[in-house]
Amino acid sequence: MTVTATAVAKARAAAPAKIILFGEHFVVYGNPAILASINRRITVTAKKSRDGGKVKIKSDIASGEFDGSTFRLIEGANARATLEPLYYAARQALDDKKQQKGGLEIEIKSDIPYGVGLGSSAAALVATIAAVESLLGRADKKKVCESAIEAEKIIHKNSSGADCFVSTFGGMMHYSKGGGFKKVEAKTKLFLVIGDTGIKHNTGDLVSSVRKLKEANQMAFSGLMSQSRDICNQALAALNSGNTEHLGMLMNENQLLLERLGVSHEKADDLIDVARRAGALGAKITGAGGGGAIIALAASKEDSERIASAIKETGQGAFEVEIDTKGLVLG
Ligand SMILES: Nc1ncnc2c1ncn2[C@@H]1O[C@H](COP(=O)(O)OP(=O)(O)OP(=O)(O)O)[C@@H](O)[C@H]1O
Ligand SMILES: C[C@@](O)(CCO)CC(=O)[O-]
Repeated sequence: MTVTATAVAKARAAAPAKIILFGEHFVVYGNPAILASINRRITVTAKKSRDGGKVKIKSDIASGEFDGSTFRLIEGANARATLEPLYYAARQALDDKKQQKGGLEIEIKSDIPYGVGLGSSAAALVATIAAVESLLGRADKKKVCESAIEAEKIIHKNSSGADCFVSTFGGMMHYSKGGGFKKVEAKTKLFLVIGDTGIKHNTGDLVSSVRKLKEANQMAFSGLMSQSRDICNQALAALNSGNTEHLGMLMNENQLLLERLGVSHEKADDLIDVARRAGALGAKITGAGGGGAIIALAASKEDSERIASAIKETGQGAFEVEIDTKGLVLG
């Protein structure tokens, strides 16, 4: 490939997964949420290709090529639906950089289980947009985040933007749609374990089911909103004072609210139960629910190892996670 003085032949970006500690679903309607990026990432490499206008996307779950409105399958079930948001995001970045006729090759490598509430869609979008923007000039984090939120609306049109914010800016944060984000510093280290039910969800369907519930019973929903807000405020105080026992209790209370929304799942309930019996201070689903992943808080490293082992003994996946502080990383 010919490289001009200013053109970059290849650009890379990596964006992290996330956990929602408090407030998922309620955040869609303007409530606060507390969430954090974690040490699992999607890495995207973008290259210019000579095939003008074509965007080829190769990932570990699907591969295909978009040429305007046509799609050519390379491999993977449901590849078009899987890759469409990423294609849209890459096209948007090409348009923004006035390179409408440009061709791209995008390669995605992920260590984030997808469709289980760990924000794989946000991480894939943030990393794709950042890689393409870096390839064509300079990537600006604020702009990358805004474009990723727009693209995520293809996956579910009422996205709160929380996942894209935390994947871009990293760390633990208090987020609301109207108020943006504020970084949260936990006074003590949090020992966290993820348990994966292995049941993939559709975030859009779950968000719609909550909307229906809200429309059918506004009064009850506003009561749940107010309880969720209160839990978030108390959680912020518990994080600031390092009271992890209270934090765990609040996670259990948050889980009760999610059960009332109907977004938990029998298998998630079982894993939550296993985690609590193994000594978790608190446990709940994380993200959209409907199966997906659960998160458990432990008092120590020893406890988190025991909780992860107890979940694995049931035949399900489990891993300990660290909070990531970097967010989107370029290069
Ligand atoms: N490795 C990957 N390769 C390509 N696309 C991916 C990959 N991982 C995730 N995606 C994108 O993310 C979508 C899954 O998003 P979905 O919202 O269902 O799950 P999630 O982001 O893991 O969960 P949540 O939004 O609840 O945190 C896929 O359809 C695809 O568009
Ligand atoms: C369920 C939800 O609250 C979190 C999904 O990770 C949806 C959103 O915030 O857009």
